[in-house]
Amino acid sequence: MLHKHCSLSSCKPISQPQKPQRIPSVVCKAQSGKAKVAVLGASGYTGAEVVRLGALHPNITITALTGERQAGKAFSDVFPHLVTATSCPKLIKIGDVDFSNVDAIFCCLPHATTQETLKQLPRHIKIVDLSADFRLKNPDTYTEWYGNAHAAVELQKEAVYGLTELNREQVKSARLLANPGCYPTCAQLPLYPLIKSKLVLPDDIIIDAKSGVSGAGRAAKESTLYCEIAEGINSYSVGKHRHMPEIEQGLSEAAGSDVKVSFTPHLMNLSRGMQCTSYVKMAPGTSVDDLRAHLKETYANEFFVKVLDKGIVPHTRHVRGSNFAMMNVFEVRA
Ligand SMILES: NC(=O)C1=CN([C@@H]2O[C@H](COP(=O)(O)OP(=O)(O)OC[C@H]3O[C@@H](n4cnc5c(N)ncnc54)[C@H](OP(=O)(O)O)[C@@H]3O)[C@@H](O)[C@H]2O)C=CC1
Ligand SMILES: CC(=O)N[C@@H](CCC(=O)OP(=O)(O)O)C(=O)O
Repeated sequence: MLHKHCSLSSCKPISQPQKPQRIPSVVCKAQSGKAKVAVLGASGYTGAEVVRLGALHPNITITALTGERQAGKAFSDVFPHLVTATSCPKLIKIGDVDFSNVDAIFCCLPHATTQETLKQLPRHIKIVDLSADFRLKNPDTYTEWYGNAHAAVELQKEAVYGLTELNREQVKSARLLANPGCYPTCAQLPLYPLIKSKLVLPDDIIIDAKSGVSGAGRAAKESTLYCEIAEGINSYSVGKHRHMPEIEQGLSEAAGSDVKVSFTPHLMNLSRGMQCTSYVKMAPGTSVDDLRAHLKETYANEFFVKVLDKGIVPHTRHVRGSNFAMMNVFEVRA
């Protein structure tokens, strides 16, 4: 059978730091009055973004910020562009945080560091984890892709995948939220509803995604030095990027059957932003207008997701510095 092909173009901002960091209701309503929030890893890119949003949030008081190398410094000395966050406490080590005075934490630590840290926390604390440690539901899949046995399997079982627009009810009641990866967010926002509604076929999906450099975090690495990145673009982790099983986990849930994708990430000469073009086969009898209409209906009440009008191409500069994700659908082969 000959299927029509279409491409789904989506973009979202990522760090310096960035990722759609809404403050979930699970945290905002943790207590009557303001929730007392600690940000672990506040001296990194995602941590800084959480502080930027949290410091202005009416339902949050930031009671602790942690850093490792930067511990002891004022937050505004580490991120001078956030100098207005004057009420923020200075950065301390995780071991010095008084967790009895904390209702919720945003955990912005490197992968694996997170598991050891979170399993020691008191149970009254609600957690939004930005690392990849609790996203994969199957511990064997985690080990296969991350190379180590999971150190907090019990916590992994209770974690809820925090792609809010697709999982809002579970997010509301979660104690531990696993925030999705950057590429899985960009890929799943358009693909999940279309696969679930059977408007596109769940096979032969190609996801071609491009990321800004801040997605790699603030710590120095040879691969993100200026001379390695400037004036060029490169694919990386081809056929073996750890976000592949995360995307497949979500899309398989949408399809109700095992979905495999071809996914290639690229590193761009951008500090922040992400662009993702996914190629899918449309179900017989559907048109790109049907797909766009379905996405518009799905996200009609979602403030941070914009489904663009026919013909308009999303661009990273349209979402830069914001929480928005934009998308559109185009027919690429009849
Ligand atoms: N960058 C992005 O766009 C996204 C990143 N993520 C994930 O979020 C997490 C944080 O990423 P990102 O902000 O980019 O990372 P960064 O490297 O920018 O920041 C890491 C933070 O963790 C602290 N830290 C590092 N090692 C330790 C340790 N052994 N013990 C305690 N604290 C430590 C660092 O402190 P210090 O600098 O003071 O040493 C810093 O505050 C990662 O798991 C990442 O994969 C998720 C979505 C998007
Ligand atoms: C450019 C770059 O290096 N990107 C990171 C993904 C960053 C991200 O948001 O995902 P995690 O939360 O899973 O780290 C990578 O490819 O590993």
